[in-house]
Amino acid sequence: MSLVITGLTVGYGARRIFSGLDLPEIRAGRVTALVGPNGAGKSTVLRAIAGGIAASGQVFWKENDLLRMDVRARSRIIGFMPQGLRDTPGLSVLDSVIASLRVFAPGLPMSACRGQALTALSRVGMIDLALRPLAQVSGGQRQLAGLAQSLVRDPAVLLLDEPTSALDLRHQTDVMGLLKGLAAEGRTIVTVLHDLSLAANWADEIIVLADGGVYAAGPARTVLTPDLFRSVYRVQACTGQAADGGTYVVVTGPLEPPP
Ligand SMILES: Nc1ncnc2c1ncn2[C@@H]1O[C@H](COP(=O)(O)OP(=O)(O)OP(=O)(O)O)[C@@H](O)[C@H]1O
Repeated sequence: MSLVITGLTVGYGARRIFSGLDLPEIRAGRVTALVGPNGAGKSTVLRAIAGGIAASGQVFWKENDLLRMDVRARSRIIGFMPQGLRDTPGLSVLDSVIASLRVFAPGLPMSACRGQALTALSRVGMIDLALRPLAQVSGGQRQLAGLAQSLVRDPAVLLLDEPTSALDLRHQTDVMGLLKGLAAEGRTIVTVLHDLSLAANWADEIIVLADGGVYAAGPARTVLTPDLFRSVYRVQACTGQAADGGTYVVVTGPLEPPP
């Protein structure tokens, strides 16, 4: 099973961001990291797949073209965590997760909704804060609540836009471990990441978007090269191996301007 994206054309109004983008096959059971510089179009790709923005081309999942499904049908397959959480004034953390379940499953009994929402909150380690108003949790806790909202329908495909950007080291590790576990259960996980060390240690596959296309794709050891750091990120950087086998990325400075 895989997500096969070809000829994706998407933009905002008259502004094209991608014209006929082909991505490498995104396989179920793996964590795929979507990386690239600011403005490369990572969020736009996720929005296009999730149905938050009009797009043409093909996004095949099990012989169905997601782009030809309405958002409700897509939501049965896809969980999407955008960057930043919509404001839901007055709602508790738990209510906000229930709301994101009920919007696509209005007939589901409240007791079942509560049960599923509590399960999602416990998966992200937020059960203790379930009854706290969402407006009164920290930035990182809000991000975990957003993750629970995207998990609550138990989607086969999970699209996450920088799910760890507000998290401390332990919570980053817990979330990446959770994504690994969800992938091991057969789900397809696509996550935008800026932290290339996290991508190197947790993603099975990295896709680098730059200049309107795919610059490189594959496992970290083949993708995260000094050439990539120079050409795509405009920095001097390299990777190294920690004693425990982990990979780290060190940036030593901006790319020297040409003489
Ligand atoms: N709502 C919008 N209206 C118009 N242009 C937009 C809109 N959202 C994004 N863009 C533009 O689309 C391009 C791709 O943006 P996108 O947010 O997909 O990039 P990104 O790779 O996710 O960036 P970042 O790493 O900064 O989050 C950028 O040039 C951006 O300015």
